Amino acid sequence: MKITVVTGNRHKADEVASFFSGIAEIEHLDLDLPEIRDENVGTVAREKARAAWEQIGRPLIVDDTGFFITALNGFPGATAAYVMKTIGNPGILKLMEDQVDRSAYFETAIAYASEEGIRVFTGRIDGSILGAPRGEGGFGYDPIFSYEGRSLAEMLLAEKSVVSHRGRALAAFRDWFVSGI
Ligand SMILES: O=P(O)(O)OP(=O)(O)OP(=O)(O)OC[C@H]1O[C@@H](n2cnc3c(O)ncnc32)[C@H](O)[C@@H]1O
Repeated sequence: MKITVVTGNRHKADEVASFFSGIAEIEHLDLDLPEIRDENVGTVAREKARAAWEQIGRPLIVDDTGFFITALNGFPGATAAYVMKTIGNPGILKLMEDQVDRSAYFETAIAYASEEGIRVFTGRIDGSILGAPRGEGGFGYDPIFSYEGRSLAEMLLAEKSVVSHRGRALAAFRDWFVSGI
């Protein structure tokens, strides 16, 4: 069984591939997909999956991830990719300089499209924003997000996958997927 991961983000594809080793063959494909604007990662992922299915018509998954900071009223939320490209982690740390409430969370929706339609699985991780980046691993906001005393960038990929938003969404998908094989 082969599943195509449709994403422009190589790190996401790597995390999915490592999660499925031994269960399914994962292929990475970067398609130019229209991304709708919506606060709900599940809605965005479902629409991306529908568009990707129309283009390639074989089993695929897409991932949409949001990053929500409580003190900033949920910013950057669904605009996490744009904010990473523009102000990045230094900009977020600056916005958070005097904030006492450091809580934040990631939420990922994994949408799986096949002949039978589209299924969406979500996962979330709650943690806090550090004062300065830590760690060399991971990607995106990982160096500034702390979970139980370590930044996500200080974890090995396998460790991150056990606790992360993406790992939890993928675990829910995997449980459903293997029950149908
Ligand atoms: O092609 P797609 O799959 O859409 O790739 P993308 O990188 O644009 O993905 P998103 O729209 O889901 O954007 C979420 C942003 O949040 C960041 N991000 C996503 N997953 C993350 C993770 O596990 N750890 C840290 N940052 C993450 C990363 O910078 C992304 O650009």
